[in-house]
Amino acid sequence: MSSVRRPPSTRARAHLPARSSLKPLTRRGVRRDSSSRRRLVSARAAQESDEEVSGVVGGLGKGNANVQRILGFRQTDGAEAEEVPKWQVMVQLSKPGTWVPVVWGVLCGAAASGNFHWIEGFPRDVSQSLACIILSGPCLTGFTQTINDWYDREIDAINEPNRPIPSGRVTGTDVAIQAIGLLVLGFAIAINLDQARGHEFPTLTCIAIFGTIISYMYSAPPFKLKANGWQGTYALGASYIALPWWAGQALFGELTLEIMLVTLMYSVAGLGIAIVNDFKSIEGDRELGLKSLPVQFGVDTAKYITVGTIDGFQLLVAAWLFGIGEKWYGLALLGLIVPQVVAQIRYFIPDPIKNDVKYQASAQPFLVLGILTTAFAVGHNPYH
Ligand SMILES: C/C(=C\COP(=O)(O)OP(=O)(O)O)CCC[C@H](C)CCC[C@H](C)CCCC(C)C
Repeated sequence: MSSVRRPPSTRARAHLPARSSLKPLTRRGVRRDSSSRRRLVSARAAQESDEEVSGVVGGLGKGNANVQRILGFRQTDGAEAEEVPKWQVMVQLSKPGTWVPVVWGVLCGAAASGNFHWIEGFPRDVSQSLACIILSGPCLTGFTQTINDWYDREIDAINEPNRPIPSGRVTGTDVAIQAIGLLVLGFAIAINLDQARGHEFPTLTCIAIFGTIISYMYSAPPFKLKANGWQGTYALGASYIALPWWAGQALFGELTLEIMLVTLMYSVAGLGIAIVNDFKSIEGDRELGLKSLPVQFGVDTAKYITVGTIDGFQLLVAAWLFGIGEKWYGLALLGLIVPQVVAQIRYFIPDPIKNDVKYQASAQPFLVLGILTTAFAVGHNPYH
């Protein structure tokens, strides 16, 4: 089975798209990301990553490989670049694979509103939630990914020349048309949804504006949040967990400050998940002066900080559920934390460098279900 570069598909199973993991390694096992996420991955880690994915990707047929490319989980090989139609390259640029967690977030928010009705609200509620999904996924996440690749184009030209922009298949004009088009469509949907729901205050439009500003600040100078490990990771976690939830909840119900804080708390658990991906690249991060948590504290301390963040903030949310009287949902959330702790004990704590992907694959589905459980609890609670 041929060894392949570690494509982003290693994280395809993950709820939160790890930002640096979306960049594949170069042949030499060197992954140099723009700004902060430049990292040299040790030869051993690179080889292990290759082995991890060779089983997943190596057996895929051409059709599946194409789907992976269009979803943004796999980069185009030099030879096939000529053959890929332009529309596919443009879709690839917007990385549809990264829309999934955002869609999930919107659904959680709709559930949390307690005001989404499949039957009585049909077809209005379903079509409005679909519109909100299009706003959050293809439009705003597509916009985010498109501009992110634009601002990464110089470093990508060195390390991943086959990406749509550095390969020359997508021009600056194409990027501008796609980014502006997605933004305009997104805002049109947000404004229409606010009007359709009779919102006195245009909550959805404000969330869309806020999301757009964060998207820009994440990728573009002078802010370039991604250049700062902590800020970038939290911005990513919060944007993928909290913002879509806010959108779904604001669409159908009321978004209170308390709910905003709870979802931001969940985002800290999301930050912990993102840190898991930093263990494999300690040597490179250290060499390039990047202060990831494992670099700052060493593997042993960092792994306990990571699990403490992931478990601690979920436990806080469970405690809050008990506090608002949703004890069954609180118990369900506790039940979903248990397999995550088991995966930490079995895989992550013994060897966070070797077992990061295995840990994410075993634990993340439970974290994601926990978010939905919390959403149902909020929807069920008469005071929220
Ligand atoms: C561009 C993002 C990740 C890519 O990061 P990285 O450059 O490290 O990886 P690549 O190598 O693959 O390029 C995601 C950035 C997310 C951003 C902080 C904000 C997202 C905004 C929301 C999607 C907007 C949702 C609004 C909605 C709910 C109304």
